[in-house]
Amino acid sequence: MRLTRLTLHTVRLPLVAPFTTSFSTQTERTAIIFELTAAVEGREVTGWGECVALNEPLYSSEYVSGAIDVIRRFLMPRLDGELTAETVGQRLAPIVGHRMAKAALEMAVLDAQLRAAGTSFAAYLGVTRQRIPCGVSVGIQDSVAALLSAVGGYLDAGYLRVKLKIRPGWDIEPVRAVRKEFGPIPLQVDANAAYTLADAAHLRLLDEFGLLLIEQPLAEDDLRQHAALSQLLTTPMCLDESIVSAAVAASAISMGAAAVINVKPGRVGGYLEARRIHDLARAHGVAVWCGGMLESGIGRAANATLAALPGFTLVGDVSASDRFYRQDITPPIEMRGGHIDVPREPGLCTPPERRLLEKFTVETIEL
Ligand SMILES: CC(=O)N[C@@H](Cc1ccc2ccccc2c1)C(=O)O
Ligand SMILES: [Mg+2]
Repeated sequence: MRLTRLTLHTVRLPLVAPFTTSFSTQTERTAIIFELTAAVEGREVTGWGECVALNEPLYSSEYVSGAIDVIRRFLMPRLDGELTAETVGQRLAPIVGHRMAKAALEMAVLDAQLRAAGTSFAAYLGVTRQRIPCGVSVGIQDSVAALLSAVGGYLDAGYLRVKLKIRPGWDIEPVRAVRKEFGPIPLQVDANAAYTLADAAHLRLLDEFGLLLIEQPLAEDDLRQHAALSQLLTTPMCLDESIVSAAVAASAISMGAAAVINVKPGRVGGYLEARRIHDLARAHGVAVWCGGMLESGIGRAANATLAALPGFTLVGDVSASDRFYRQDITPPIEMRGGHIDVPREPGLCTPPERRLLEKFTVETIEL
């Protein structure tokens, strides 16, 4: 196919409640929605993608306006002429980093390619599961009582696994309280890199709670320290921010820095790299699960399909749309019986509704 036009819609979606992690409190999600127009054998097709970079470089070094700049100046110019989704990564490889921007471009090309072929992402990946189990990520709350109320609400809604955000000063006590209140529910924690190896003795206190895993306790660029820490804990070590490619995943696995990997297509440069990480981990007997970046229904639908691959044996953070949004730009993705159906329509997602896309768009750029 040949790309003919790319429209970047910057959308701002209000969150149903403030979402506090060790790195920020967010009350809305700014994201870039990619609307790609391409020519396939003389026909015009549309592809949708979503860049998961935050408004500020707080989760990783990428951020919305930086992604728009690198796409305009350095990535789009490399996507001229005939190309396929499977060759986008190679075309963009000379540009260092900017994985979330690259991922969104590859995603839009893949969506256009699948729509043109009338193929679902599920068929393209060869997933056989019809639905995926849903976990929920629970932010840091103002009090333990508020946390217990939030967790109770999510359990009542049917979520099958609870993940608690932690940071120094909000870790042992909230986990103990959730264990005391809800018993042996599937439970894990995510520190978003808030600790150092000097906190090892403190983090060992988490071992008494029988957690499924501890996610990214240390800095994203330190595999060695995670390997050292994993020797000191019985709780399995899971990495998120650190795993930016299949190559880094291979290093993390071989160093014993990750017993489990949180796979996020945006963080690793796209859904095709995410599949490569899935395949690598599976070959090593390392479990993966699908993380979340508060995606709109575009990324959320694609993640639901990715999470149906056989190596995604742990419940992920693919929650229903209403976990974060009262209204989405696509029809809401709903959870029934703790599960989300794997989409079977052509493409990666249900396209956004034009009036909702316009309602939440704060900036439109034509490239
Ligand atoms: C579901 C979950 O916990 N996601 C990330 C953290 C994260 C990711 C992207 C975000 C975008 C806007 C506001 C907060 C965000 C938090 C994580 O697993 O570490
Ligand atoms: Mg995480």
